Amino acid sequence: MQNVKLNIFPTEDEVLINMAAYFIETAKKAISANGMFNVSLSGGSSPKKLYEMLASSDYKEKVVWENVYFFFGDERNVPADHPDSNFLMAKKALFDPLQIPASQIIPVNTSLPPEQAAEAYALAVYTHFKPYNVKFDLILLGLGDNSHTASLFPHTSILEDQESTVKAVFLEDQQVYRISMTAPMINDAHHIAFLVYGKGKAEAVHHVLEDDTDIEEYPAQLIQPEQGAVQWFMDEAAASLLSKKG
Ligand SMILES: O=C1O[C@H](COP(=O)(O)O)[C@@H](O)[C@H](O)[C@H]1O
Repeated sequence: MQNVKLNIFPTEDEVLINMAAYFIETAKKAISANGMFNVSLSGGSSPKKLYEMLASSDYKEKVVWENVYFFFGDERNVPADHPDSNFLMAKKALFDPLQIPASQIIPVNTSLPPEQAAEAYALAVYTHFKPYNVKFDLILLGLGDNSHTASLFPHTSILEDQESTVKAVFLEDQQVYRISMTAPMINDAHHIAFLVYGKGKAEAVHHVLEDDTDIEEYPAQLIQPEQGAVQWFMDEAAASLLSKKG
């Protein structure tokens, strides 16, 4: 893949420390340039430790949180208090400890049917950025062991979507919906960063970064902005099957 910057560290802790530093630096630059930092969070299990680190006493003074607006790259179609909710994970790890007011958090409204929730989220994003172009300062992403990112899952119709910004995705194997930003929306961000650690991710990392392009099998290959490099923060375990590490 082109336009990729690999940041590989020996341990998970070092990945998290360096990812936190990148988050803080990106936030500072955005706030000093535009007075605000618009960040889209990833879900799943990997980012929880990053959010807890950012909210910890050693880190929390490093960002002017009053100027940060939080979005979600994807959400599971469950109530906001469900254990699978990406919002709930971020709330517990980041928003509650930092006492972020609701006015700075833009969650997906999963009380709506999935297609309506996607439309409503696209509108909420547009309304926030209006009258400017929708352009996130930072989109955080994870990587599933089946090479999905956000909820761009293998062999789903969202992969071909060039028109929408947010879409409902039906996962046949799990018989559930998710709501996700599309690849064009993600690729438009100023900065994009993957956080990936653990041996269990090594095959997916190898497929996405070094295999021939096969979007249907390895959807994270869709993340290729026209400008700038995609930052990959990984530990050596996740990067262990890469032939080139620089
Ligand atoms: O389902 C999801 O999975 C990916 C990867 O999560 P991880 O727990 O394997 O790190 C995540 O990026 C996405 O936001 C989430 O909804």
